[in-house]
Amino acid sequence: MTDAIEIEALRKTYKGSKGQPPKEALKGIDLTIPRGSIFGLLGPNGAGKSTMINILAGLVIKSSGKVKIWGFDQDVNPRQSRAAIGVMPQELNLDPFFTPRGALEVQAGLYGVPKKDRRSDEILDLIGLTDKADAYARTLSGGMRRRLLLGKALVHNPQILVLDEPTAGVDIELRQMLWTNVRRLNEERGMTIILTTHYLEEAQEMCDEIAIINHGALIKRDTTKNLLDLMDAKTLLIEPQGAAPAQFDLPEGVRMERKKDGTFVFDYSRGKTSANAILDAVKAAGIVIEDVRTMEPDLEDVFVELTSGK
Ligand SMILES: Nc1ncnc2c1ncn2[C@@H]1O[C@H](COP(=O)(O)OP(=O)(O)OP(=O)(O)O)[C@@H](O)[C@H]1O
Repeated sequence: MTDAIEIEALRKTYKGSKGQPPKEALKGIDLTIPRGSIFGLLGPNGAGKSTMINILAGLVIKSSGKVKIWGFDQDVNPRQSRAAIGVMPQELNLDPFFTPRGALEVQAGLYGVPKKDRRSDEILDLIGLTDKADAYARTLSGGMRRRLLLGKALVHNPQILVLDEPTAGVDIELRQMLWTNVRRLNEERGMTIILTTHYLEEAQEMCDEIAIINHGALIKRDTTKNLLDLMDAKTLLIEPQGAAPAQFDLPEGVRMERKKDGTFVFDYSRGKTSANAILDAVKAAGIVIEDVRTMEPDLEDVFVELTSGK
């Protein structure tokens, strides 16, 4: 089965305006996103996330590279590739004079959905706006407007739903509602979900797989589980007093390295062994311990480490 999204050597350079130099927002990204997944695109502000999804949505023209959406090459089948994707944008760009029902109908029209195939009532129900179907958008709360944006992204029944920073500035209740809806769309309709966020927690909670981008480059792409396993990784540093043997028995799964200054560096998994077990092994080898330090990265640290200095 082909992937939902196939991106190859994707580059985008924005022209510099008012004497500014050109801005290289994407520097050759290769990425595939499997069908049926909930995929997180993680990165700090300015990393290039919006540029990437705007290219997917056909709103920004790429400088070079290849983009296939649901198997359709954007350059060869622009209409089909656009029809396969729906985007819930970051900004609340709603026409204040439309009602939710009106906004959904107009959007469906823009996507060429014939009247008989429109599902406005179903969508209004899904986003919890049936009661407000005929109220002007300007009378809707911020949360309701966000839900309407989600509804608009769904009018053409896309296979892929993209959510750009869906919970930025959103209260807990709305966040929960959004996630419930998104999970339902994924589980019941098999919709592929892509979300951008700079909250690790959010990506952790929602996504099967995560790609981390920074300064326009892909830093890491892995299953959420593997990234969390990285969190499980711990490091213990032991400085020996005097001479110490180069090799000795260690608990299973512990990796040992020796720094130039003689410090032992033990990498181990918290789930499998403990610092005490390593200390015992060190003592059993006859080593006198001068100093002990531990390092415990959480995903935030992993992220900072991966994205710093690149
Ligand atoms: N239209 C534009 N013209 C020039 N530069 C742009 C334009 N749009 C974005 N950029 C620049 O490209 C880089 C990537 O921006 P992008 O919006 O894709 O990042 P992002 O990861 O989505 O960040 P955010 O989370 O703030 O939306 C930034 O340095 C940004 O200033």
